[in-house]
Amino acid sequence: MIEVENLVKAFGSKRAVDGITFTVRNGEIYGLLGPNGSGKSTTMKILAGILRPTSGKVIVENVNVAEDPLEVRRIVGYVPETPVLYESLTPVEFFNFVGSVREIPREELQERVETFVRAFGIESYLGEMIGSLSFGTRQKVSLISAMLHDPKVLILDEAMNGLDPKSARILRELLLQFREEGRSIVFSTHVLALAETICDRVGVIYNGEIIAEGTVEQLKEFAHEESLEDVFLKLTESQDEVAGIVQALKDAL
Ligand SMILES: Nc1ncnc2c1ncn2[C@@H]1O[C@H](COP(=O)(O)OP(=O)(O)OP(=O)(O)O)[C@@H](O)[C@H]1O
Repeated sequence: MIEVENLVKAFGSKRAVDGITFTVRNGEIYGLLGPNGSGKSTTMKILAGILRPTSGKVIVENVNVAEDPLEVRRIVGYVPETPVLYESLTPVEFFNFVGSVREIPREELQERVETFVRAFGIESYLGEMIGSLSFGTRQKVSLISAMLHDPKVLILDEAMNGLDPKSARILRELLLQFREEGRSIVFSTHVLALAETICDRVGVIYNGEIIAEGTVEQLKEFAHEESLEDVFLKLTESQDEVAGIVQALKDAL
């Protein structure tokens, strides 16, 4: 379970996250949706114990991230928006490195690596240097490395980025299984159709604040819109702007 209360993160005078409150229950996939620069990645880095909050409270599985970020990093599997990998290691070397840092018993590590490598179909890349891999394959390496220590909580920042349809389906099934097992998952995406199918609840973040929260159905009802995309555009005040831009394009082309 994740509890976020009045969380603020300031970079100088800029409040990237401006007092947000939400909870992610056990066995729940919570979608964090918002336009570029709205504060999603900043929030997720704080939940993962990577960035310190300026103020507010974040509790991950009963651990306060400000008090014990190292313990939070043990509990959480975090997939950053841009994979942070060692270019000159092979995936196998990288998984072994992650395994030793995370103190995963050797046999367990090997078993989990084999399972995920097979699931994402990257067997033939295991001996290549990470720096030479395609964007999607690097994303798979990043995903696998985040799941090796059997985390109770998953923080996935644009995790479907670069995945082909088969791998995206595999990841989706994995997440549904994790949910079934009672884990908490925070999931950011710009693909609203995906959020619509996978998230139990979503929070719409705009200028560092959560401006709406609920199930997709509740949000549609609240905004009197038919699709999550229309809800999103309405809430982020982009609907009229998009219509204007489309008209201008039509006139110009
Ligand atoms: N290290 C930093 N120093 C200064 N400003 C930052 C830093 N990290 C993020 N910001 C700013 O905080 C705001 C929120 O950024 P964040 O990366 O959280 O947005 P996001 O919702 O994840 O965006 P995107 O959808 O484009 O990934 C932006 O204005 C960004 O420029």
